[in-house]
Amino acid sequence: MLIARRARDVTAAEAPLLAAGVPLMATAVRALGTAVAGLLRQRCGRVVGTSVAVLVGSGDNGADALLAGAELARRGVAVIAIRAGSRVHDGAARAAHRTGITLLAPGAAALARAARCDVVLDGVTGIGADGPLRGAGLDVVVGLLAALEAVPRPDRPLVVAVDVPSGIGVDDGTVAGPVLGADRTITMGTAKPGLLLPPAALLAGEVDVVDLGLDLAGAEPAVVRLERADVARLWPVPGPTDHKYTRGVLGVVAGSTGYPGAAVLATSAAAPLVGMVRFLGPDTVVDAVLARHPEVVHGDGRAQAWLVGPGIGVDDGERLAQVREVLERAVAHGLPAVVDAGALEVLPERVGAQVVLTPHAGELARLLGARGEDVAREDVEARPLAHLRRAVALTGATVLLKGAVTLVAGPGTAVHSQADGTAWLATAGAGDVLAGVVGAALAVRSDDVVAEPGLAAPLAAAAAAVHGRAARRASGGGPIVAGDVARAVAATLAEVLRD
Ligand SMILES: NC(=O)C1=CN([C@@H]2O[C@H](COP(=O)(O)OP(=O)(O)OC[C@H]3O[C@@H](n4cnc5c(N)ncnc54)[C@H](OP(=O)(O)O)[C@@H]3O)[C@@H](O)[C@H]2O)[C@@H](O)CC1
Ligand SMILES: Nc1ncnc2c1ncn2[C@@H]1O[C@H](COP(=O)(O)OP(=O)(O)O)[C@@H](O)[C@H]1O
Ligand SMILES: [K+]
Repeated sequence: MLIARRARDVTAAEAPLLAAGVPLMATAVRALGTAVAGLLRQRCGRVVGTSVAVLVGSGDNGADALLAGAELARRGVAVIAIRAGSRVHDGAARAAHRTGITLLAPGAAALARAARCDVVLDGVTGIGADGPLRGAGLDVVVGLLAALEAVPRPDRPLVVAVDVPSGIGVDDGTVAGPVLGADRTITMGTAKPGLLLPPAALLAGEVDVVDLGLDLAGAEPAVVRLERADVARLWPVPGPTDHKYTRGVLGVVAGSTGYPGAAVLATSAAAPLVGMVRFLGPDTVVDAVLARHPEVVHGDGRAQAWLVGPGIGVDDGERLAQVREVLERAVAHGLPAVVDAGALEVLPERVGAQVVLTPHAGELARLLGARGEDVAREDVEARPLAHLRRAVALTGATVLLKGAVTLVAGPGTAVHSQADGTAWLATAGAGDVLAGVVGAALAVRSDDVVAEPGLAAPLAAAAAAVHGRAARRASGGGPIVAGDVARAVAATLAEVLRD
């Protein structure tokens, strides 16, 4: 599991080691040098004779970057260093000088040179920053972003962020000013919340954590991300005494004459993962579902979890009446349920954490609006975690907020952040597939969720992980339709569960 801790917790964990004389910065610098050398080898086929530009801020983040630059210079890399703060760490400046690196003033000429290097190392600010970039750091980042515009995309340098992309909200993932987006972030000691929370997470690229030996056991995880083994631990495997009812039945109310496909997609994704899917819908939708999945059972009855809403519009009164009835029944029995799309309109005033809402940013804004909050989609996109938390507080539900990075939290649970998919997943119907997978995850662990409703959040995050991985598998780097993702779900789960 990737665990992000807040800046103050990292600083507190560093303190005793620094007091004991443990050379944390040397470890950070070695890891940075190795990572950049690896990237240079990947990009250029060699390290000697390549070029790196280092952006050097006032604090230890700038020192990390400059010392890594000095190490790379000793390995035959042509390194330029550009001042991006009011001062430069003494020891790092001396080490750089000894390797022949001179610190350049942040003028247009230096930034144009940086924009033509093989790698740019962003050491403007790290966890000691307060607020968005200002002063020399801001000028350098704005100037470099402009200089990069003049370079054809394939020739632009790879950007490596030291600890965090400078200027992001380290603890809250906000982006309140210019930030140089990174291809990779080499982060020290532990991940930071801003590396996992959108929108900042979208500027961090791949995240590598450098082990500094920090004791973080007492630091509350701010955000967590499930990895393959975590998903495998959460997902049950049927045993020899299981039958379809013990594995779990998912009841689905989805699709309408306008959107029959959503029902097909949601049931396609769920059917292989559960003991049985039972389906409620108008005849034409039932026909479409059964044509693709004869194993789906038509009609009402007992289920271990319910999925309501995919393909049902916010003004489809007739379908919403059925959704309301099923949802009220599920809530009254304390059963897990997934509430998606139009069904969010008929969510009871208060529900428990076993009910998982799956809005995208627009739907979350609408949900909050219906509860008296004046929120636009853009507000949710700018501060997704704050709005997700608000929705949890107002409804009592577990909320899964869909996006390039998907966030999940319930009342009192850890915040989960999953980014397992690909941008090719931004395609109509992908959300219906996700709803099917979340419903299945709740159905197969229904008893556990009823006993411990807080489990709905990690299960929904695990479902998002399976969905994202299925998209990647189906895509292989190219275009996909949502049906491809649904068809890849079963094989993806098999791969996740394989040791
Ligand atoms: N401690 C350790 O052993 C280890 C620490 N490590 C590393 O240290 C980093 C933390 O270092 P840090 O504490 O020196 O803070 P840091 O992020 O470099 O910036 C602070 C300076 O930046 C400035 N500044 C502030 N806000 C700004 C803004 N908005 N916009 C622009 N500038 C701004 C301000 O200076 P001034 O304004 O005076 O110019 C301030 O002094 C950490 O991220 C990791 O990389 C690793 O090597 C592991 C071992
Ligand atoms: N850029 C992206 N990168 C990765 N995943 C994405 C991206 N955009 C959307 N997704 C995922 O695709 C799905 C889209 O769901 P949704 O917005 O409900 O679409 P639809 O209503 O068409 O099914 C969600 O699971 C979301 O996380
Ligand atoms: K940085």
